[in-house]
Amino acid sequence: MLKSSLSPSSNELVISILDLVLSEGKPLDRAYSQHFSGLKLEPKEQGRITFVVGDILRRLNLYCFLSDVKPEEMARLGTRLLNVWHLFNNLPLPKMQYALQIDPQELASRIEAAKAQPVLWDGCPDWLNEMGQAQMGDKWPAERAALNKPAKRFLRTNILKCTREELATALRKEGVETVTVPGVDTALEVVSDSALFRTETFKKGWFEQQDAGSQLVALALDAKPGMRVVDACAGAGGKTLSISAQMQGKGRLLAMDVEQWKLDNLKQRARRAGAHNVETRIIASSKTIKRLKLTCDRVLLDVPCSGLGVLKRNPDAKWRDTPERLPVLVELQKQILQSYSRMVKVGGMLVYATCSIMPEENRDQVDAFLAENKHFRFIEDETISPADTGFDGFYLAKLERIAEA
Ligand SMILES: C[S@@+](CC[C@H](N)C(=O)[O-])C[C@H]1O[C@@H](n2cnc3c(N)ncnc32)[C@H](O)[C@@H]1O
Repeated sequence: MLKSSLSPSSNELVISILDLVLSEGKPLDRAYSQHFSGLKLEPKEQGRITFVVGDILRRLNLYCFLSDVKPEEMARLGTRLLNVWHLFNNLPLPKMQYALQIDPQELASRIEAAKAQPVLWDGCPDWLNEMGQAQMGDKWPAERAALNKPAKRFLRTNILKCTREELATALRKEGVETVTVPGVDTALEVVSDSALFRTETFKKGWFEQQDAGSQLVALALDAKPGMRVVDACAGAGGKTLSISAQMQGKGRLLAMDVEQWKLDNLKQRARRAGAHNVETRIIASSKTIKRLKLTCDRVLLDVPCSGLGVLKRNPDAKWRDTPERLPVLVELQKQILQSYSRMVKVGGMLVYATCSIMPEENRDQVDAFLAENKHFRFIEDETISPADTGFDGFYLAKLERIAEA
C-alpha cells in the first residue's frame, strides 16, 4: 500500500507503462523492462510504480468506470484515471503538469454505483466471470475477489545452501524482514518494503523468489536423492531448482522445454543455486521422450495453461486474453500429458500441474487421461486456492504408473 502520492515523474512512468500494455498489447514484464532499464530509479520508487500499475491493471475496468476513461485512452486521459486512483485510495492528489480534473461528487456517485456491481468491483472482465461461474459455481466469487489483491512476495529457501532460519537471519541483517509461511517448510514471506536482488544473500544463491503455491507443487513431486527425474515443461526453472534441492543435488534431473532462451536462463539460475545435477534439453522432436520411455522415477508436467490462477501477478493477461484461447491450451495439455507420461517407469509418479484454477484444465483433464490410460492410477489432487491460502492459484494431481501399458 502507498502512504504518499506518486511524484510527477513516477506518474508519467505509470501512464506510459499502462499505455504500452493497453494500447500496444505489450506484456507487462516487457513494458517494465523497457521503461526501467537505463533509468537509475531507487528500488523503493520502482516498487511504488509497479504497485500502482499492478493495482490499476488488477481492477482496470473499475478504475476506467470511475474516471470515465477507456483503456485505449491512457496516453491522453491517463492523468484523470491516476487522480481517481489516488482519491479512491485516500491519498492526496498527485502533482502532475497537465492533470485532468475530476468532480468529487460525480466520483462519489460512481463509487456507489460500482459497489452495486460485484463483478466490476472485483475488476473482472465479463468473459472471465462467465467462465469462472460456469466452471466453479459457488466457489467463483471468492476466487474472483482474491485474484484482485496484490500478490505477496514469497521466497523459497535454497536448502542446498542454508536453512530457512539461517536465511531469515541473514536477510534481517541486510534489512529484509520476513515471516515463515505455515504449511510450506521452505517458504518465507517478505513483509518489509525492501529490494531483494541486490542483497548478498541473493547473490550467494540462498533463495529464489517463488510463490508459496508454486513451492507446494514442486514439493508434491517428493523427489529423492539418486532418482531419475524429468521436469518436462521447465521454463526458466522455478520448480526445477526446488526439485534439485529436494534431491540434495544427487541423481539425474533433466529440465526440458521448447524454448531455448528459458533453458539458458535456467542454467544461470542453477549455477547460482549450486544445483549441480540439473541438465537441460530442448524438445525439438519426440526423440528424447521416446528414449526415456519407462525410465523415470518422477515426471513433472507443469503444462502451458491459461494462467488464470496467477492473475494477481500477471494482471495484464485479463485484458489481453480471450475465452477462445482456452480450448487450444486444453488440447495442448492433453497431448503433452499423453505423450510425456510415457517416460514414467512402473511404480514411478507423474505430477500434472497448472497455474490455473479452472477445472477444465485440471481435474477434467486428469479424468480424461485416466479414462484412456488404465495403466495409471490416481493418487490425489489439490487445487491451491488464492481465496483460501493468499497464494497464487495452482492445481496438482499425482498419478502412479502401475503397469507398462
Ligand atoms: C507453466 S510454464 C512452466 C513454468 C515452470 N515450470 C516454472 O516453474 O517456472 C509452461 C512451460 O511449458 C513450455 N512448453 C510449451 N509447449 C511445450 C511442449 N510442447 N513441451 C514442453 N514444454 C512446452 C513453455 O515454454 C513454458 O515454459
